[in-house]
Amino acid sequence: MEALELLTSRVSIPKLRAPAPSKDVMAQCYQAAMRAPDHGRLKPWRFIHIEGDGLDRLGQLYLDAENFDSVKDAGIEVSEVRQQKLLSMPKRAPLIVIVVAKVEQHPKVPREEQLMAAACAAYGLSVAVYDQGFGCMWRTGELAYHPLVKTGLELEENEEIVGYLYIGTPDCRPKTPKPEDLSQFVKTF
Ligand SMILES: Cc1cc2nc3c(=O)[nH]c(=O)nc-3n(C[C@H](O)[C@H](O)[C@H](O)COP(=O)(O)O)c2cc1C
Repeated sequence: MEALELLTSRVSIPKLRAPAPSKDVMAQCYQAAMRAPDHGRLKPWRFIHIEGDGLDRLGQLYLDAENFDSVKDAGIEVSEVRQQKLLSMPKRAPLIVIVVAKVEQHPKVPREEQLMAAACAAYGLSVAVYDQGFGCMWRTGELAYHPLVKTGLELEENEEIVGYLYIGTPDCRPKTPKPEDLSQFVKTF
């Protein structure tokens, strides 16, 4: 696909199924993500690639995190229905890539810029996946910021989850984005 067409037609795909992109395709997509703009060449990001059993373990982490909060706040574990929902949440796609920002102290590159660079890497990965004929949906939610989830994923103190990229084969018809009214977004100074 031409680059401009790719960028203007990209949409999130909320319903995804197997197969996930192959290892080779993902290697190319990760390479594309690594070309994110990056002040200071810090490459302040990394990727956690999760398929198969890893998705089950991620669901268990979600459940442990919510149970911890529920017991602390209300003295009871979450309902059976909620348990099943949490366990199955990562199964919404055959592959999840967690994009992690690694923020370091730097005299010229503040935390915000490092987070922005990591978000650019996440976007780059999502666009590359789309280019290869697969779908992607960037999600966060409370479970992206929960300390137990971060510990369970072995994140360091200086690391943060920028997004869960759900990736797979589209299982719904993609939206067709309409051109935007640029006068609302672009002003000449
Ligand atoms: C940082 C970030 C976090 C997001 N978190 C969620 C989320 O938790 N749940 C969700 O439904 N969409 C989330 N989104 C939005 C979707 O990824 C998507 O962009 C949105 O549904 C609009 O669809 P589109 O990308 O096709 O325009 C998030 C987007 C970003 C950039």
